[in-house]
Amino acid sequence: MKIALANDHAGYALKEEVRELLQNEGHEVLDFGTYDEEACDLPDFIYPASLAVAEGKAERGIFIDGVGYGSAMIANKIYGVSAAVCQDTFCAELARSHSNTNVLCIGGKIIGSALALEIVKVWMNTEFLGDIEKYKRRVDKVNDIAEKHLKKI
Ligand SMILES: O=C(CO)[C@H](O)[C@H](O)COP(=O)(O)O
Repeated sequence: MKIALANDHAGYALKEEVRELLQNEGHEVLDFGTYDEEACDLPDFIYPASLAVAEGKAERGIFIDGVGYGSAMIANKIYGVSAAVCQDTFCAELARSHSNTNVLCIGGKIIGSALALEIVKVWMNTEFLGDIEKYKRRVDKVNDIAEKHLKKI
């Protein structure tokens, strides 16, 4: 799969580990930066990476900052992006199987890298249970809200 990675200074170290994991598992990584730990502004990196997911240049995105929610706030403003913050593998599994997210947000300051890499593996390898009517119906309702309130790109 082609994966967009993006991060701020607080997510840089973990992003490097996530990139290595993804490449070792055969994925192609599009790295939108930032590329070091110098303080920066999260939207400058998450916005272009979110656009890449929305425009189909990447199938999914993994965004990493200090605690995760800032990345999710930005990503979820973009039509076609559905982002969840996950701090454990159960959340990561449901973020795919129930909610069909295409962006995973994690916080480099709040979970260790061993857990973060497990979260990435579970999220990457879990399919959406779209053949179960209640999950499809709920995701369709979320998408209907986006149709009404987010600008299509
Ligand atoms: O977690 C974050 C957003 O969700 C950011 O990484 C955090 O706000 C950065 O803060 P600072 O500039 O003080 O390092």
